[in-house]
Amino acid sequence: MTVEQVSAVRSFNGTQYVFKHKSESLSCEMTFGVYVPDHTIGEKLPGLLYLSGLTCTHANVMEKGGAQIGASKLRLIFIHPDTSPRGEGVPDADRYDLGQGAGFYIDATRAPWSSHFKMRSYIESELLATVASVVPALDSARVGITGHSMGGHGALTLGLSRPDLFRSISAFAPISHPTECAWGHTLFGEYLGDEAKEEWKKFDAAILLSSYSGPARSILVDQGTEDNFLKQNQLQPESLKSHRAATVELRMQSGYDHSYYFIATFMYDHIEHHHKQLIQ
Ligand SMILES: N[C@@H](CCC(=O)N[C@@H](CSC=O)C(=O)NCC(=O)O)C(=O)O
Repeated sequence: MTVEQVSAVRSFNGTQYVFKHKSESLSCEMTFGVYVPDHTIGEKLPGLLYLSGLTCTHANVMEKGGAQIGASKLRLIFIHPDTSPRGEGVPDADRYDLGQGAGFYIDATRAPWSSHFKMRSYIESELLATVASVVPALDSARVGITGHSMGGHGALTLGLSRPDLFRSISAFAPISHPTECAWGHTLFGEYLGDEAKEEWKKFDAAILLSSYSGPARSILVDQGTEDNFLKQNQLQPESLKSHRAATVELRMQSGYDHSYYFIATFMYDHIEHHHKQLIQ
């Protein structure tokens, strides 16, 4: 596995790295960022994987999310990959919510997307091992997952379906019930097919919650009340109901929109939420 360091910058008594590598799952070069608090040789730290939303690269949260200060204070490695395969030969569309920048954290089964769009496999099988190869301080047995919007959908669905990989879950303004919103219809229709509606349900957080029977999970969700996508019915956070072992704390944050100003405001709370569960 060859992983190339693109940059390393000091930040809050730690280092903000960017790396790139050739992804086998996605058949293209991928970039990811990792913030690593200072630590002693041999020390192991928990990790928090942040999945970004539509149009984002690894850089949006790195530059605007304000995660470094909290990750440094609570000594947690913050991992933030790109949102889709990219580059020449990777299919794309003339709209921001499909194709490059819109991987939706699922594995596409339909052409032309199925040649590269395997973001679920990338996150589940490739990313954490790749990060651990260059950041040996990462304790892969203690990793939480969070994300924003499309990435909030990714965090909830991956966290609920792979409790063996992710020990804590949270989300910022997630797409909570994609089988019932316009973004979900477009993306599932293109990547999985309109005829595969049973398959869609495996990637819908509201549906996964209603049948969750894994280890106990206490999930934090923040949602701004002035979020345009909330008003367009794309997010539907009220569909996230606590069920058996999974409890959801939904905090409606008055006056906040969908932007990184909202995310940065509540980033520390989310890092603290994961830290509490990952140090147990
Ligand atoms: N450009 C689009 C809006 C795209 C957008 O708002 N993307 C959000 C995530 S939305 C759900 O996944 C985002 O995080 N943008 C990056 C940022 O830095 O703000 C439009 O024209 O509406």
